[in-house]
Amino acid sequence: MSEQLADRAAALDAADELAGCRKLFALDDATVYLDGNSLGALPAHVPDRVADVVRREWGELRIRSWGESGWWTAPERIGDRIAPLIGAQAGQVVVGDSTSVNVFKAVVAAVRLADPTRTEIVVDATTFPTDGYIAESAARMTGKRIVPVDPEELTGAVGPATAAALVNHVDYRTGRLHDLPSLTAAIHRAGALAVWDLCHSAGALPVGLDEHRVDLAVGCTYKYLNGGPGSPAYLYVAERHQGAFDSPLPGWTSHADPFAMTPGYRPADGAVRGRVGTPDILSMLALEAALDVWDGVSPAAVRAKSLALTDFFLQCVESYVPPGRVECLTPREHARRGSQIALRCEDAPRVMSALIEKGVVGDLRRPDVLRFGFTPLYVSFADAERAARVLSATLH
Ligand SMILES: Cc1ncc(COP(=O)(O)O)c(C=O)c1O
Ligand SMILES: Nc1c(O)cccc1C(=O)C[C@H](N)C(=O)O
Repeated sequence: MSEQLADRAAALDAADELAGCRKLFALDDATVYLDGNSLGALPAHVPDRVADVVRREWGELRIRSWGESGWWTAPERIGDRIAPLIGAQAGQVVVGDSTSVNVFKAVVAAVRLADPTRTEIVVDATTFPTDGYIAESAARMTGKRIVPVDPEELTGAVGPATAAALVNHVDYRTGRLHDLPSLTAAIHRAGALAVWDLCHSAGALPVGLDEHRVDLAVGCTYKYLNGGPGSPAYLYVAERHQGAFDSPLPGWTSHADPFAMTPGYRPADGAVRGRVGTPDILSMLALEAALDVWDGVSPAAVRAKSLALTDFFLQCVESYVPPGRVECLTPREHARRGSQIALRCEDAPRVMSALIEKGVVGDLRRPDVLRFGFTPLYVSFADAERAARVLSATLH
């Protein structure tokens, strides 16, 4: 059986139109890296670019680099590089701050854009914790009430009291994909604003923010966008909302004339309005370089490979692993699956440590979930087969 699946993996790799992307990353064949949904791998050309930023732009040009090296405009320039990956026209995405900070900006701004008589903020009950914590604080500050709702029940839960809904596009734990077009439409029918967290979908599948008329969105860049540890996040504000977007963090770099340094705040137009303070240039320019790996790659091709990889991994797990030893938490239907496979397993902490020891790097979400992230730009079908084979050996 394992020979047949290994042959099948070789055939799938030979036919893979994205196979050539792997060499763009600093990866070694000894390791199967299935943790790109936590920290994406390093694109091989990034260290030289970062060295140039440090030595020449900072070391030699110093303060001149804000203008001459394009530092000042980096947040919107890099936002425009991310925009096509999330289905947004240029001018609506700004890069900076952490995802958590952008969740705060987006939720408070959504409440301020909504009908003020509405009293509730609906929050994905299965959310990655930071979104829930921040939304709770945003609700207290704006005098609203949090209503936690499973995204699968959201359509019936939003109504005339809903000001805004904050939903994760893909569940960080189970890999369940939530139906962004239909949920956004339901939120709009209720007269509320839709705020999406794209951390686990951007770079793994098409998002279609403009097409589906999403109001606001946030996402990190260190997972499928490979920006590096702690690389800055992004904020999308649909063009139709930009004029009324009222940031709860109106720092000086979002001012219409920041160097006037006047006491009165006057917001800039466009995506700039989502900025707060001085951009974190070293991380930001590492991210900008990392985005080069997307040149000529379409999100549709990435999605097709992601589904093929996760299908194949599940097929290998089913063939190799003794029945009943793991339970797949990730939906089988393609329409409900992101780019990871989550397996529940009784002795998950021991199993994940043993897997990492044997060169198969996934991660553990306590108490009992083994997570395997499939980054289509650098994970191969041979990797998927090997991961399942090593998992099986670890479980026996
Ligand atoms: C859905 C989601 N939102 C937010 C975050 C993290 O936010 P931050 O970038 O502020 O650490 C993560 C992962 O860390 C996440 O998975
Ligand atoms: N952002 C992380 C970090 O700084 C350290 C360790 C892990 C992370 C993560 O991204 C966790 C991730 N959001 C998750 O889905 O679990």
